[in-house]
Amino acid sequence: MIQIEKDPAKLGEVAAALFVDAAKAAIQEKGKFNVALTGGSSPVKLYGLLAEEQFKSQVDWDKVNVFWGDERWVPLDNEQSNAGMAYETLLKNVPVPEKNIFPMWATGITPEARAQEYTGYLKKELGESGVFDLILLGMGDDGHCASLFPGTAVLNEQEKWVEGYFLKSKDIHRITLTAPLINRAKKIVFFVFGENKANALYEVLEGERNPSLYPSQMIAPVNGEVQWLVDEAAANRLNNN
Ligand SMILES: O=C1O[C@H](COP(=O)(O)O)[C@@H](O)[C@H](O)[C@H]1O
Repeated sequence: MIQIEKDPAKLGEVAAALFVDAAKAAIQEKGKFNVALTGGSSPVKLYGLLAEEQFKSQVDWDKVNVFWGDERWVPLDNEQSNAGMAYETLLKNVPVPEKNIFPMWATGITPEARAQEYTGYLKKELGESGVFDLILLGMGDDGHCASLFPGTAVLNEQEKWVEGYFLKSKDIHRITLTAPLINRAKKIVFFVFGENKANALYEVLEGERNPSLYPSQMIAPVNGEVQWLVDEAAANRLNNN
């Protein structure tokens, strides 16, 4: 399903309501809510809204486990840190216990080893099924999502849940959930804002299948659903909406 709005702020409100609903449903069903956050600029509005009373008060934060879909391998106080941004905009403003927060970056360990360690945390909290209740994803203007970048070997990964690797094109290590794990989620929400994403969005949703060039094409939940929240600028090349 795709929802297109002129104003991306409106989509922040849609996403906040959706987050609250997913949290309530999961907590009612099994007593906890496992969510993977995204980084970049797109979720900033959502995180700010979730920290506001009207949304914050509707979530039982004690029962929320916060993971990430991907991370740039930098400390949390680095301006590039996805987790750092989420702390600043959301996590430090809501009563989620620190023990329920699982940043991907850690000191004194390689990204590759950290990916294995992170898999352990996921198995403990999600069980062997590996089903997230909600995964938030942004999409870059090259069609990447999480740290699934065009032409990278991680796109071929079938077994691992989490991968750490050096992303040559950006000269930085990345750590990311793999596509098979993402696709086990109950619900996946993409945020795509801005005219610079219009071409990639068209290719992902309406172009020929070529996931090694447009990795977001790999996202197709096995038993869940994917929702696209897109502003008009990003949607301007789409025909079928
Ligand atoms: O590098 C990344 O970029 C994507 C897209 O970011 P945006 O600024 O275009 O929203 C993001 O989803 C991902 O988490 C991040 O590591």
